[in-house]
Amino acid sequence: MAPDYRRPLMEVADLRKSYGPTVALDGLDLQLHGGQIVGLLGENGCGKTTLLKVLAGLVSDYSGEVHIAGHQPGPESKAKVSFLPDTSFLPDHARVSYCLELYADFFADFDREKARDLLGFFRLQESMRLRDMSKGMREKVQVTLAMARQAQVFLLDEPISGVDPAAREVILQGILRSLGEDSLLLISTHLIHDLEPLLDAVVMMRYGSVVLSGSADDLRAERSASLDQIFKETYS
Ligand SMILES: Nc1ncnc2c1ncn2[C@@H]1O[C@H](COP(=O)(O)OP(=O)(O)OP(=O)(O)O)[C@@H](O)[C@H]1O
Repeated sequence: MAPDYRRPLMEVADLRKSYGPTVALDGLDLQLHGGQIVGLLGENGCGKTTLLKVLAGLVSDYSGEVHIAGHQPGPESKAKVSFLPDTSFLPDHARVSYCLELYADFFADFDREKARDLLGFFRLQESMRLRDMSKGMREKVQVTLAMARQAQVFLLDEPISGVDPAAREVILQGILRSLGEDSLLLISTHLIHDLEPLLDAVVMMRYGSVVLSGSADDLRAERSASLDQIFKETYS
C-alpha cells in the first residue's frame, strides 16, 4: 500500500510521564511528518530523553496518545524506529566487527553495506576495539549502528555532545549521508549553533511540554533571527 503522506509520521497528544513525584512530560503534543530533520531542543531536565524513550518504545508507563507510522509504541513501531541513546551501550572490549554482528542479529533491517560505507566515511576499521577509541570515534561507531538501519524514524539523543567541533561536523555529515529522503530524523541537542544549517524544523521543550515549534525557515522569517538567537531568547 502507498504511504499516506497527509498523515504525520509521528503523532503525540497529551503525553504525560512522571518518575515518582518528578513530572518529566506534562501534556506534550507533537506532530511531525517524514522527510525532515527536526531539532529537539531544551534545557537540562526538560524531558527530551524521556520523550525519545517513549517514542522508541523503551518507556511504556505513560499516559496520552502516541502513534508512529500509525502504530502505538510496540514491536511494529520498533521495527520502524532507530534510537541512539545518549549513553554508551556497547561493551568496552568489543571490536567494531562484533558490534555490527550484534546489530545485524538484533535488527532485521540492519544494512551492512550502509554500515561499511559509514565506517569508511568515518575512517574507522572493523578490527578496532572500542576501548582503544576516543570519545568522538566511539560516538561515530554508535551513529553508524543507529543510522545503518533501514528505519523510517531516527531518534538521536545528543549524538554530538562532548565531541570536538571537527568531529561534530563529520558526525553530522555522516548522519546526513545515510538519511533516506522520506525518513524523519529527530535529534536532541544543546548545540543548536552546530545543527542549525541542517534543521528543517525545531521543537523547543520546557518543563515537559512544547513551548515553540515550527519550520526553521518560518521561525527565522517571523522573528528575523537565527534559530540560535530564538533559542537563547526562548530560554532567557
Ligand atoms: N529514571 C529516572 N528516574 C527518576 N527521574 C528521572 C529518570 N529519568 C529522568 N528523570 C527526571 O525526569 C526529568 C526529565 O529528564 P530527561 O532526562 O527526560 O530530560 P532531558 O531534557 O533529556 O535532560 P538532559 O538535557 O539533561 O539530558 C528530569 O527531572 C529527570 O531528573
